[in-house]
Amino acid sequence: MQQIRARFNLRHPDFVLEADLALPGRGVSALFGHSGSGKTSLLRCIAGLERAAEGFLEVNGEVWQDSARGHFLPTHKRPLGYVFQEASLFEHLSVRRNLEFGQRRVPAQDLRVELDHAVELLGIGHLLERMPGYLSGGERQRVGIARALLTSPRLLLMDEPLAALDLKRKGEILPYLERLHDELDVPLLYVSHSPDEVARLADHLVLLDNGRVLASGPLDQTLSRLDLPIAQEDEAGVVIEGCVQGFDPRYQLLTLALPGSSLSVRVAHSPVAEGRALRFRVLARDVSLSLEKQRDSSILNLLPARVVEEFPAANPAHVLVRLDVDGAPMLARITRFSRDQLGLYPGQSIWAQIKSVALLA
Ligand SMILES: Nc1ncnc2c1ncn2[C@@H]1O[C@H](COP(=O)(O)OP(=O)(O)OP(=O)(O)O)[C@@H](O)[C@H]1O
Repeated sequence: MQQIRARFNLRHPDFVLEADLALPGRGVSALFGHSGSGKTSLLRCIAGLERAAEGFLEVNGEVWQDSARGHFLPTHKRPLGYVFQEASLFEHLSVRRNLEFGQRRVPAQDLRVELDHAVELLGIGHLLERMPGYLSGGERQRVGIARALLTSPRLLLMDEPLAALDLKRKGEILPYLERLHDELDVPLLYVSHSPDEVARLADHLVLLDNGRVLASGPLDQTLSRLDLPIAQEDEAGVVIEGCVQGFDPRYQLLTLALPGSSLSVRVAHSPVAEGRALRFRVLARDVSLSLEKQRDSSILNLLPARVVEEFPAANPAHVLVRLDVDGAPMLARITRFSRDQLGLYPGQSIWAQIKSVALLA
């Protein structure tokens, strides 16, 4: 089975990491948590840079570490690519030579990624003859990622690869990361502080807190849990993968079908090819509820939903409500006053009014 099993017990003088994770063996798993929660420590354990007293790591059927059997594959023997906040390129070598250097380390029979493919995936064809000193921060990162890919890794680790970039550069590089997600068969563990990056890239979400795993599960399910601290954040909300159903040129509106549902949402956007999967994000604070379908409202998206449960919000004036929208989970943050006015109860049929849908593309 395609899976990553990672179990570590790492002790530092003032910090203990205790993690026991089963992650999907493909796609992007995001490690998310506050500063000091242990994200980098976990990544370092996986890379073998940190040797946990007790540790077990299996990547898609290959055991890289098993302390119970005294087995520990050193970092240089682990087929992984590690991308840090800032790419450390060889400054005296051109971009092309930097990339070839990554590739040379791999025995011919293990080569899985061609130079041309990596160059094309990261859009760095025009930079090949440049020296690293003449690259922007975003270009450097793309070269660093391509170099990591060219080592033909069976696992990619990225530790806040966009953290050192400004917003504009982040926006430039995210589409390339999305392409990796769509086109590469290498599982990626992605450390990030940014809910936006997680929403765009992750399939699976691991929440770390003080060295412990608070939650680990598919992105949509984990984001819609009300018992986790992320539900209390101002940016709390769900990510849904919709399928483009049509485009209305008159109103410039794109229609996206909810997964496995006859329901859809409309969003102001330029045309996108029918059938394409697109993620969108709906924040809890942008969803309000009503008993009747409001016909005299400017709100574009009114969807029939069922109340699943409610949970107190950190702000005592509010409650969080989890909804089921024909199979898709959604959150609403409403006032307790409105909750009482509506007389909400689990199982109730209700209308969700979505004030804003953010396309993540
Ligand atoms: N070699 C070490 N010796 C002692 N303590 C350490 C060591 N490495 C990390 N720590 C401590 O472990 C804790 C977790 O650090 P870690 O870097 O894993 O967190 P993080 O979630 O990645 O944080 P950030 O988001 O700020 O990078 C911190 O309190 C840190 O001080």
